Amino acid sequence: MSRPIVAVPADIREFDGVTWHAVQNQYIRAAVNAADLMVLIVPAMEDGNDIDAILDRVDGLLVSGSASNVHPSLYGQVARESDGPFDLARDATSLPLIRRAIDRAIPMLAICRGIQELNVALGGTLASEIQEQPGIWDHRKPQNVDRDTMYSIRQSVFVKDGSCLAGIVGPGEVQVNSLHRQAIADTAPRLQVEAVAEDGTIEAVSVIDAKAFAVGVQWHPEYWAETDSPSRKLFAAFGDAVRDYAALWSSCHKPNYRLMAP
Ligand SMILES: N[C@@H](CCC(=O)NCCCC(=O)O)C(=O)O
Repeated sequence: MSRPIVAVPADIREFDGVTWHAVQNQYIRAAVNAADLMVLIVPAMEDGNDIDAILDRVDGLLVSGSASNVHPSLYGQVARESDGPFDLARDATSLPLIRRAIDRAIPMLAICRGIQELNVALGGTLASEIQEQPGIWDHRKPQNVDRDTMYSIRQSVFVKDGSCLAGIVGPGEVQVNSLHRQAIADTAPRLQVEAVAEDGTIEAVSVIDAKAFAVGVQWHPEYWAETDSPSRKLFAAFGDAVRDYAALWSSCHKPNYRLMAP
């Protein structure tokens, strides 16, 4: 069987005076080398997305991190200048893909911005500049350092016993990296918290009653996915879930969801 394919929604980036649809190589490298998958980059479009057309052709969804923030209007708040940078096209592509992948039992791993999009997509809210809150650490990426240092493993998270994540990396303390200034505030009703930092910041969730792998993490397992054990285990579990989905549908035609009731 050929390698299953995961969709990765792109960011909109501007350089050389041109608008690009971009995904950082670390996500692609982790999907290919640690999960043994192929990747299809999905362009970020503010409108005109045909979500089922995309999901009909892939076996999983990998939602990457990004320096941009989910627009506050998507979780009922007024956007302040300090809440940016924004990427409306990414929001308009990622959130429907997340909702529909859950509906269709397509395996999904959401990372950093991805867990925030997952929470907002299912009705939750986000907190900004969390380091300014009393008792909350500075989870932001270190500045003026090389990328290995920026993504260095430097924080403990505590995986809840009996959680989906505990079944992958084990319960208890796990060492991870941290590069974010937002975090889940109100947890969406369909999400269960799977790991927290020592300061209480939500670090991982899973979708309650999901029919497939549906996990979000606030840290970046993709960066060290080939060398760090918890990172590699998470990507291997995601890869296995995607292969199971692909095997299920390879033996029978995928239903055409566009013909089914919305
Ligand atoms: N913007 C959100 C999500 C953070 C995130 O995805 N970080 C990845 C950093 C990528 C980079 O800057 O290279 C937040 O800040 O919480």
